[in-house]
Amino acid sequence: MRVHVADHPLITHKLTVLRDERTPSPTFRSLVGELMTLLAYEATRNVRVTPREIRTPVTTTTGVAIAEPRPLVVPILRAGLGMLEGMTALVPTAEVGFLGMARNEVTLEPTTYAERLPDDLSDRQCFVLDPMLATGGSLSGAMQFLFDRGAVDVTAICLLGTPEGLERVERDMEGRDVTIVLGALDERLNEHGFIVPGLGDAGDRLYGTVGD
Ligand SMILES: O=P(O)(O)OC[C@H]1O[C@H](OP(=O)(O)OP(=O)(O)O)[C@H](O)[C@@H]1O
Ligand SMILES: O=c1cc[nH]c(=O)[nH]1
Ligand SMILES: [Mg+2]
Repeated sequence: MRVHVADHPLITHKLTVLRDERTPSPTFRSLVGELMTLLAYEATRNVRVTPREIRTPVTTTTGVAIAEPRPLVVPILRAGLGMLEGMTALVPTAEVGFLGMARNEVTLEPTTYAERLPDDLSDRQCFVLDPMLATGGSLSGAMQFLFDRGAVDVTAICLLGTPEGLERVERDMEGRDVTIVLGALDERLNEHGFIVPGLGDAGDRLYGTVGD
């Protein structure tokens, strides 16, 4: 498993505003979009491309086009939805599938309550979007879902992660081609399964509603 933790002052600055409990939902939403575009740039470094011949006004040359089958972007509802626009702005030809997952806040186990994905993901590059990698249960479950349908490699883009969550995903996804791109690696999980220092409940802060 490859892990890339962003190291850029703009990302850290935007994350700082996001973490601030006084930041209201509209600002939170637009910051998530901006952060996503910056992280997507890193996460798509290995997106598959094919050569493409074109004619410029001066000559002919060979460039690249995003390869078929097109990448599949999968936001994990709810909170991952806030990251979708930032990703599709960068890869407009990507297809989008949806997974709805909710973590039981007592057992910390995720359940899948919605799924809208192609049945066959053979040979697909998949990008999972979820702002929070806490225990890692939700991300592991989402990745397993995609590999079960034939995905070849899965890249997750998360704003915040924990050492505990990374360990869990690494253990669960052993032998799989997995990359995780994080905006920041936080200190730890607290006794309620929340990321410390974190930003609280990402879904609630994005949408201003209670998710459970
Ligand atoms: O790593 P884990 O311990 O599994 O926790 C992370 C999950 O928790 C949050 O979603 P939540 O279940 O709160 O759903 P929501 O997006 O609807 O708020 C978050 O968006 C992740 O999906
Ligand atoms: O800190 C956390 C952990 C899980 N889900 C969140 O939204 N925040
Ligand atoms: Mg939530």
